[in-house]
Amino acid sequence: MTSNDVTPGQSAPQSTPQPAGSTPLKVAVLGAAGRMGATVCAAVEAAPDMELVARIDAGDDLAQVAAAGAQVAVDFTVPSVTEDNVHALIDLGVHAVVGTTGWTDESRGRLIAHLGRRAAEGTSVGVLIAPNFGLSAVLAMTFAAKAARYFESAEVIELHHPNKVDAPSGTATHTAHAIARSRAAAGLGASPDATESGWEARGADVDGVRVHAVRLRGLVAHEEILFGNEGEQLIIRQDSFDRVSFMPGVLLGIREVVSRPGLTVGLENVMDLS
Ligand SMILES: NC(=O)c1ccc[n+]([C@@H]2O[C@H](COP(=O)([O-])OP(=O)(O)OC[C@H]3O[C@@H](n4cnc5c(N)ncnc54)[C@H](O)[C@@H]3O)[C@@H](O)[C@H]2O)c1
Ligand SMILES: O=C(O)C1=N[C@H](C(=O)O)CCC1
Repeated sequence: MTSNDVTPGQSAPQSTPQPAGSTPLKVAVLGAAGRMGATVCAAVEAAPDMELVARIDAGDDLAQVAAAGAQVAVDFTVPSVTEDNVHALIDLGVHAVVGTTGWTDESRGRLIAHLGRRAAEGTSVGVLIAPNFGLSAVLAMTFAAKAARYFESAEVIELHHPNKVDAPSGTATHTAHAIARSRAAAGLGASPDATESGWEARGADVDGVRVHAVRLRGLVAHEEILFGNEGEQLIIRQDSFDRVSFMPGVLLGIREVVSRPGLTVGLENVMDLS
């Protein structure tokens, strides 16, 4: 799932000015009344190479997406509905960029099967699911995956606004899985831990990595990845102070998904960081 689509030397996802005479990409937003959805609507409206054609929220008919001529739909809804939304978008022949969390191995498996069935029938669309579109978060996860094999201990702390409905965050789960894969590939066992009681204070076990979730008024989205060895420590930290920080990644995903049939998981693949 790698690509070379990011220009060498380009340091961050860039907005693409619309070449004279080209047709803007038609975009629908699902969850348009939400915190992220509203921010995405504004970003799409401001992008010279895109046109916002539909704002969809709870209770709206998804057929409006196709009726409006959308080529790409962006889903920032809630974990309980995102899978059904994406299956419906595939059936409509609309590419999907998905920021909503809650995806599991099982739901991704069902999605891959659904994409395969529709592709066999001649409807080939792309789906990009990214637990975090923030450049700082994508880089933090990438650095953490690289660092993981060099440290005996690894734990993750994610910190979010208190209106968030799921825990641990999709970003922390994605990070923990990447750390676990690196540790396993390096032949590392479990992080040392002599805990005998009070396990509820030790966070969630995600693939053998302890993940701690903080919910605090004033926060937006933040993550710390802690690594330890005898006599040394590495902490990788990223902070999204404002939801606008996710927009360059979302716009990049919209531009890229149309030429990536099938499922891509993680913006790191689109940014050639994997
Ligand atoms: N990937 C990322 O970079 C990133 C960044 C921020 C948030 N998120 C995730 O995005 C999701 C949304 O976050 P938020 O803070 O915007 O939440 P929110 O609660 O502010 O917005 C969700 C919106 O979805 C709407 N909705 C519910 N069911 C729907 C349906 N069936 N069809 C259409 N709309 C529906 C709700 O009415 C609401 O307006 C969460 O899962 C969050 O974790 C991801
Ligand atoms: O605000 C949220 O909710 C966020 N959710 C994502 C996650 O669960 O990782 C990304 C950051 C913001």
